Amino acid sequence: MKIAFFSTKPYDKLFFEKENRTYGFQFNFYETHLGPHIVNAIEDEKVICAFVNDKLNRQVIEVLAEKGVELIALRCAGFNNIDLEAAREFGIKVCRVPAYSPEAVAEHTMAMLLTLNRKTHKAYNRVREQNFALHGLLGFNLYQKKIGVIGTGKIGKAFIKIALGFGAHVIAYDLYPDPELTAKGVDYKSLDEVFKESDIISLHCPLTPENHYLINKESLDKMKNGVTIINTSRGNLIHTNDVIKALKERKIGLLGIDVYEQEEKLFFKDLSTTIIEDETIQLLMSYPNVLVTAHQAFFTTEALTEISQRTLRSISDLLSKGITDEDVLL
Ligand SMILES: NC(=O)c1ccc[n+]([C@@H]2O[C@H](COP(=O)([O-])OP(=O)(O)OC[C@H]3O[C@@H](n4cnc5c(N)ncnc54)[C@H](O)[C@@H]3O)[C@@H](O)[C@H]2O)c1
Repeated sequence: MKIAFFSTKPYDKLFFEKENRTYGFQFNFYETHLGPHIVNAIEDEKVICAFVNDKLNRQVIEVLAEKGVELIALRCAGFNNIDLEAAREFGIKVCRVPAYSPEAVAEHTMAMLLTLNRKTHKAYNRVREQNFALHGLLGFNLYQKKIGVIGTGKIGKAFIKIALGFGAHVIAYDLYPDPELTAKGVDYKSLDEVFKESDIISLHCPLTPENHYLINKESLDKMKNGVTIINTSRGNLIHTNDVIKALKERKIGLLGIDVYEQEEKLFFKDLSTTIIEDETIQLLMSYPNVLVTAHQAFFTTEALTEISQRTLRSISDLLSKGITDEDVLL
């Protein structure tokens, strides 16, 4: 049985080939992302394995169905990049990896917060030039700061545990508050209260039509001056131009983004010899109080092992037994 992988990187091959010793599937690896430009390249593959920036819109799904594709296996948690209605209509099954080391993303979130705050990235370069001065490196304690977490599912919860370890006061907003977190001292509040009261805001909700551009001019106006915002969830939760304006006005003190609205044109690629035409990201990257990482929060050995194990297990189970469990979207 053949599986076509899109947006493939060397590390995907490494981890999936290792796990495939159990299954013996045939893999076709495509480096390009999946979209209308490449969909016709599919030949006799019954399964498509896609990642976060592959575009699985109606047009693509229709061609996949015509070519006899039976299953789309997303090797990620988020599923905002697939038209599930179209997949249902064309009878294609869809699965994903709902949880793969939420700690990986949570730990990267804290790494971004600490880097921005304690400026270890600047200190690293500075001491290499024998500059041992401290001016410009002033940070603040996380101890007793108010950290607002939006979305307290698997990743939000893992991040909250870390934040509580720092002695921060965690307030949170979720459509479904978690009593286990309330018992640990987390205060669930309205979204507006989280915006108004937080020193630091960390986004851990999925991207949905309801929360598209959650961080925009209106919500930024409600926030404290100098607020820190970290987004390791999805780029479209943030209205980038509103955020740039808020950075210029000093409304946002620190910004950390592992995800970006236009990331599919940039992230996961080595563009070091290219002129990048996206002026928005260029502007963001030029600010000293902004840290951009290229969707790497998930990138640990543990997470890649779980992703490859669960994806291949779901493919095998779905095709042989038609099982339904939490990995299955359709
Ligand atoms: N940067 C990365 O490498 C990376 C890796 C994995 C996941 N992610 C992102 O992290 C997100 C969260 O992952 P998870 O595993 O914690 O998901 P999850 O489903 O376990 O938790 C999501 C939580 O968000 C809540 N929620 C949904 N809509 C909301 C809204 N409008 N406002 C507030 N809360 C809302 C849900 O009730 C749930 O508790 C994913 O959807 C994905 O976008 C990023």
